[in-house]
Amino acid sequence: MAAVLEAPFFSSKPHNTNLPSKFHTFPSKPTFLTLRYTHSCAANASPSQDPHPNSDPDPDPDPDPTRDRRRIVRVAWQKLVRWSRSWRSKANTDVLQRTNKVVVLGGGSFGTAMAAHVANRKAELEVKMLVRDPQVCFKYFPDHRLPENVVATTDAKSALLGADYCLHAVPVQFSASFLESVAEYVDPGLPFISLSKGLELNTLRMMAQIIPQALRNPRQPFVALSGPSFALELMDKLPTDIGANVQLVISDNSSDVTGVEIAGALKNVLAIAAGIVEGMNLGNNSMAALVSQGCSEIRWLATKMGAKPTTITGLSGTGDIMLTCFVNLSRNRTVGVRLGSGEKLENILNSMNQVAEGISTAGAVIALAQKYNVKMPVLTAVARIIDNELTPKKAVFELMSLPQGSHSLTSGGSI
Ligand SMILES: NC(=O)C1=CN([C@@H]2O[C@H](COP(=O)(O)OP(=O)(O)OC[C@H]3O[C@@H](n4cnc5c(N)ncnc54)[C@H](O)[C@@H]3O)[C@@H](O)[C@H]2O)C=CC1
Ligand SMILES: O=C(CO)COP(=O)(O)O
Repeated sequence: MAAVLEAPFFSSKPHNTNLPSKFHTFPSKPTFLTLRYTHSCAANASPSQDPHPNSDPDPDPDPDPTRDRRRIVRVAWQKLVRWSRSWRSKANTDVLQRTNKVVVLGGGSFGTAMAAHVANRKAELEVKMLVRDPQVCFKYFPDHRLPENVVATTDAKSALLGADYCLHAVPVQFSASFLESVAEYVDPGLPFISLSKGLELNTLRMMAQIIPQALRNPRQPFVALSGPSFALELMDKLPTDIGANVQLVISDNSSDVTGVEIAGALKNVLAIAAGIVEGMNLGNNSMAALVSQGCSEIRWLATKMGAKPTTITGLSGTGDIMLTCFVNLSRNRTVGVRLGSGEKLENILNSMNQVAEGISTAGAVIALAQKYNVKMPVLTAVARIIDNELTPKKAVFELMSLPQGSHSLTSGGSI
């Protein structure tokens, strides 16, 4: 019985022969594809070629064997489109029609992009951005025009007064103090839609805890909105799919806020690891092996915390992990690339005017991993590199030397 090894592998010889590669045996040919191909051939083969002699030979073989397959694909696609349209018509609500004012907390790149996004949906909508310094909040997109109905202010009372929804886009580590400073102006029934991704370093809190506790209102309505969504692409009005998570959280009583928040927070730490591999020029095989290990670690911790595995493999997990680990628009990935190329973290941070949430969240991950007794070698290595206790080179060597299939030994395993 051939053992099939799953291995992210380009069969061409790695460009750098001394690459630490986690897998040294080539995967056997995956049999399921062969089986499916044989099966579809059997449907059209003549009896003599039929590999399944006891199946009924087709009495009148179709002169065009691909026509049947094309019809099956067409019908399947039409069913999908009908389902998607019916789901959208049900999901479509008159929320936008009933909304007159939205307040955005945080004038960073994502707060700005989301303010522009909602303002573009309805010209009459009043969109107030509560920022620290109105002069700088548009610095992130100097080449873009903001809609006329977006107004930035430092006046919390006027920003929050009469708002129907609040989009929270203040970086996690600054959120508690920011919210405490404006709490007196927040209506206890104002729904908060949190866009921030991270864990509060000293308390391990997620935004679902930070917001009600900082506002001293345990019943503050809350939604976690997370998924693959670079601010720049939102400003460029490129298709961005994070809406599904809103439906997930709003419409499903058993909404998986923990899954959405943990995935969004930890993907930033994994993106730093991916950047380190890139910065060290270790190649795509190592990148794929490391990111897949990191995906497992995020799933193990999140499910131990009560999250649904399907959330972790959805938009806010796998979707955002792929985007942030593999695309150089990511601030977290960029920090990793610079760390991997030998820069010191202090110099990197001094050169940035934006946040990389994974830097603070990494420290919280270690504490969570210990609290939930989950082994997380990749994300732990990032935390130790950020604490300057481990060099990227040493970390990668240790990670790539993990016992073969170690993930299966430690899936949710104890430390
Ligand atoms: N930029 C993006 O593409 C995306 C960002 N997010 C999340 O949005 C959240 C907000 O981050 P960004 O808009 O990217 O911010 P940013 O990195 O673009 O800008 C940093 C923001 O933090 C504020 N800030 C800095 N120091 C502060 C302090 N001591 N107290 C209060 N505010 C302070 C700055 O004024 C600025 O508004 C983060 O949690 C991020 O993970 C989520 C999806 C996409
Ligand atoms: O969360 C993001 C995209 O979904 C933004 O990632 P960075 O914070 O790494 O830029």
